[in-house]
Parts: sequence; structure tokens; C-alpha cells
Amino acid sequence: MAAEDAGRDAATPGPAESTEMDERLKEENMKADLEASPPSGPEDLAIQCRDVGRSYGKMKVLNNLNLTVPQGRIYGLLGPSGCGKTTLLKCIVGTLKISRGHISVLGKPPAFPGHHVPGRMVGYMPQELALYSEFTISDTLSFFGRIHGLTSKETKARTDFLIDFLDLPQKHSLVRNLSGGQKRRVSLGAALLQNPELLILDEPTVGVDPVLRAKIWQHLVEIVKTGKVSVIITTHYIEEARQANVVGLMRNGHLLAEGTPDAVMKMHNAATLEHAFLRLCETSDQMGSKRGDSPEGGPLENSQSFESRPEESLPILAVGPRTPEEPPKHSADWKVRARHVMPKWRNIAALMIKTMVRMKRMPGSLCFQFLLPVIQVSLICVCIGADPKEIHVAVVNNETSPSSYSQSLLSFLDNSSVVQVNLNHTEAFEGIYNGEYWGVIGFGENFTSYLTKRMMSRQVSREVLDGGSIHVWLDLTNQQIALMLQKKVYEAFQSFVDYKLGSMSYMVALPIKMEEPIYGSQNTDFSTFVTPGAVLSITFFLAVGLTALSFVIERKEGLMDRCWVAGEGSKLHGVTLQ
Ligand SMILES: Nc1ncnc2c1ncn2[C@@H]1O[C@H](COP(=O)(O)OP(=O)(O)OP(=O)(O)O)[C@@H](O)[C@H]1O
Repeated sequence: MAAEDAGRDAATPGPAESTEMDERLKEENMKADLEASPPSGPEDLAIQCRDVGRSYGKMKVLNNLNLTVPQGRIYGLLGPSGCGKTTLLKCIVGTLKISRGHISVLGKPPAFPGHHVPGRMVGYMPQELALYSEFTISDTLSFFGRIHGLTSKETKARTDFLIDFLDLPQKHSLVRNLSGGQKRRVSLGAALLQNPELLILDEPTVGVDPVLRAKIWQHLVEIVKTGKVSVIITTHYIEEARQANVVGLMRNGHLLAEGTPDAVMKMHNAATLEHAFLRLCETSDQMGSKRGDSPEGGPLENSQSFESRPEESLPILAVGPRTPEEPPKHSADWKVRARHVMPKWRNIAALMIKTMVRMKRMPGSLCFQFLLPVIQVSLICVCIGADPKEIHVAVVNNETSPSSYSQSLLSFLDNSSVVQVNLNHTEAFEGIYNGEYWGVIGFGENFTSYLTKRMMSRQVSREVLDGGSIHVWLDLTNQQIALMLQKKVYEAFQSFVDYKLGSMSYMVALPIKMEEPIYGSQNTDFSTFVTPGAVLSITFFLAVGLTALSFVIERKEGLMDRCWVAGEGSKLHGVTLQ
């Protein structure tokens, strides 16, 4: 306790002691650098982040962040909720682009053409479960195995090992039926599957019992022993990070300290990492308040203060002031770049198999996908596909005699589809302008005599021609109805002249004969015309809709990020199937 107090006192100097404190920090940096025995050159580094910045809109989440993960070590990234750990990991695997700075992962920037990060060199376990719930454990591992290009023999061997190691239930158990902890272990298994060179684990031990947690850490310690595998792990259980080789303490989007757990604790005279972290936060707050910053402000406020003095974003402990390094230049020829953007067949196959397996496991959804178009087409046929009926048409008949030709002609109009409304000229046009009627059929007062003259005389005046004609004004905004009305008026006239003139009807009929159609029929109904278009539109929009829905769900559940990382970014991204 006394030691702790002494440490706290040492970490919280008064305003007059600021230069003294800076001096002390410098000294301690040097000491911790020695204890952390940092790697000798960039080739010994698994991850190197320099002055990294990342914002979500106006909110700055990462500020001039510097982090170094040595090759063949476990790096425990610690920090309070919302300090930007997940954002940093996403930048490292290449699912998020940084707005400033430079990141190098296994020698090259993430998503660099030809670099397998994202890809099989990296095993990524996101914070979300990111698992297909309709898959079994075996399906899940086979899916990621296919994407990583493992043979089925290799996948089987790894599946058996991981089921045993992670204490998972039978491999044919459905993911949706597993407990929360079991699901997290399957997710961890998917990250470990291909024996990656770099493991990025975002809170893998959440919801896992202490025995298995210890086993997971033991496994991580084992795999880094070869010196070929590096691990970066975030956790809320600060004390478990003592097993890490290096810890980084993060706060408000930048690293407060980086070094071995022992060095961090020793520097702050703390018995636990948690205490050390607490003191580091206090020190950082005091340094911040001396500069007039609000220590507990949101990420934006703090980030702005750090941004203004890049040297202050350097970790307090291990990494001392460094001269700015030029990021190494990497280049790739056009063939590598072209291969980088081209989708891989194995990824396409993996996605197709995934879609088929999911469909098989979701018979309800499958039925829905097939039945929905049928239901929609049926509804279209029933609701809008039938022939138009009860089309209201205004009739302006200036002939009054019941034996007039106009009355006779109107009696031939198909009353099942056309409803005749007798009106005067003004009412009829008002009605059609108001959208009450689809058309107006007008007859002059001398229609009967003028039509007779037209039929009998060789030559007639313009007035006779006009008065002996049926005048039709149509609302052509609905072409289907307008065409139907035209057809009905022609048919009515033809029936009328057949009735009046019998074999002499050819005298007034149009000299055009519509022969038997080659395809279709004379009286094609509207549903026959509408159905093919409806089927095509529904199929297209259903496919687009379901694919979009699948994208949204996969993105929300973190599956898209995980598949993106596993499938080498754009290669898989470009061909994500629904
Ligand atoms: N897609 C996003 N859009 C906007 N803001 C985001 C987004 N993702 C994260 N943030 C914000 O960025 C900040 C850092 O989030 P991040 O998930 O990186 O924190 P974290 O340290 O991983 O937290 P935890 O330990 O709780 O997972 C938070 O304030 C969060 O609200």
C-alpha cells in the first residue's frame, strides 16, 4: 500500500514539478525500452503503426497513434470501452482505411496488392460473433477453410483439433443452438483455422469460463514460441494480459504506454496491471490539465489536443521520442494488381456452397423465395391483369329519335365493359377534364341522315362527312383503356353496319382485313400481356432486394468484415453472393 501511494505520489506531481516529471518520464522511457527489449529492425515487427489517425465523420477516434507489435510476441491491447481498440484492429486488418499516418502489417500496408493481409496470413476474430447461425460447426470451419484455400483433408484435421482444443460440442451441432460462450469459441476456432502468421483477436475471452480462458492463453503462448506467429489481443480482463509479452495501454484514441507488463507495473510501483493503468490515466489527465485540456472530454476534444502536439501522442513508457520515419515505399506490377482485383474461383465456390447450405437449412425462407414471385404475379393478374371493366364513357347524342342510327349503334357497344352516361356537351367535357370519364362519344343531330348519305352517294360535302361521323375524344393517359375503348367503338360500328347492310356492309367497312395472328390471338387478354413483364420485374427486384438484405444483415452481424478479411478483401468483396 505504501509502495502504491509512493507510486501515486510519483505519478501525480504538482504544477511546479512539470519539467521534473517530464525528465522522469524520459528516464523511465529509456529504462522500459531496455526492459521491453524492442525488436532490432522493421523486419522483426509484425505490426507497426505510425501517427495513425482515423475519424468517423467529425469524431476523431484514433489520434497520432503509435504502436509496435514485435514478431513472435503476444501483444495485449488494453483500454476502456470506446477508446478505439476495435477501430484500430479494423485499420490493421484493412477493413477500415486510416485517414492519416502509416500502418505496416507483416512488412506491407494492409490490402496492398499481392499481400495476404487481409487474407490467409491473418486470422481475425471480430468482436461480434460473425457466424452463420444456420451453419454447423463443421460447415463454418469448412467455409473459412475453402476461402483460405485449405484442402478438405487439412480442414478436417484442423476441425478435429479445434473441436478438441476449444472443448466444442459435436461438429454437426448447429451454431444457432450453441450457448454464447460456445459460439465465441467457434468464432475463435475460425480465426485459428489456417494457422495464420498473425492473429488478431478482439475480446476472444469474453463469456468464456476461466478454465478455458487459461487454456486459450496457454495456446497463444505456445503458438508464439516458434517465433513465427504474432498475436494482438484486446481484452477487458486487464489482469489476464499479464501473460502477454507486450501490453499497450490505450486511451482516447492514442497509446499511453507500451512495454512488458512487468515494466509497466514496475514503473508505477503497482502490484497489478490494473493499478498501473489507473496511474497512467491519472498522469495523462494531469499532463492534459496542465495544458488546459479536459481529461475526461470526448474523444474529439482530447484528440484535438493531442493532434496539435504529435510528440505527446507517443506512448509514455516504452517508445521514446523518435525521429519521424519515412514509411517504406512498396510497389507491385500490373499483373499483381490485376490479380488483386480479380475474384478467385475458390471464393466464388465457397460463397455458392454457403448460399446452398443456408438455403437447405432454411426451408421456410427457401419456400418464401420461390413462393413470393408466384403470389405477387397472381396478385398482379387478379388486381390489374384482368380486362378493364365498367369503363365510364360520356355519350353526347344530339339525335332524339329512338329509331335513329346513333341509338342503334350505341346498342351494339359492349355494355359489360363500357358504361354509357348520357350527358350534354358541356357536362361531358367537364366530366372528362375532371377524370370522371375515360372518353366522350358524340353524334351530331343529323347523324342518321348524313350517314345514310355517306353510304348512298358517290360524292358528299364536308359537312355531311363530318355530321355522319362518330366523334370520339379519349383520355389517353391510360393507353390500355384507351385502346380497349377504340376497339369497342370499331367493333360496335362493324356490328351495326353488318346489321343494317348485311352483305352490302363492305361498302362502308375499312378495306383492311386482320388475318389470323401468327403468334397470340385476336383477343389477347390483359393478363397474358402483363404476366411476362411482371415475372421479369419481380425476379429482378426480388434478387436485388434479397441480395441487398443479405448485405445489410451480414454487415450488421460483422460477417462481411470477417469474410472480407478471410477472402483477401476486394477479391471476395466483389463477388459476395446473397
Ligand atoms: N461505424 C461507426 N460510426 C461512428 N462511430 C463509430 C463507429 N464505430 C465505432 N464508433 C465510435 O468510435 C469510438 C471507438 O469505438 P471502438 O469500437 O473502436 O471502441 P473499443 O475501444 O473497441 O470499445 P469496446 O472495448 O467497448 O469494444 C466509439 O466512441 C464508437 O462510438
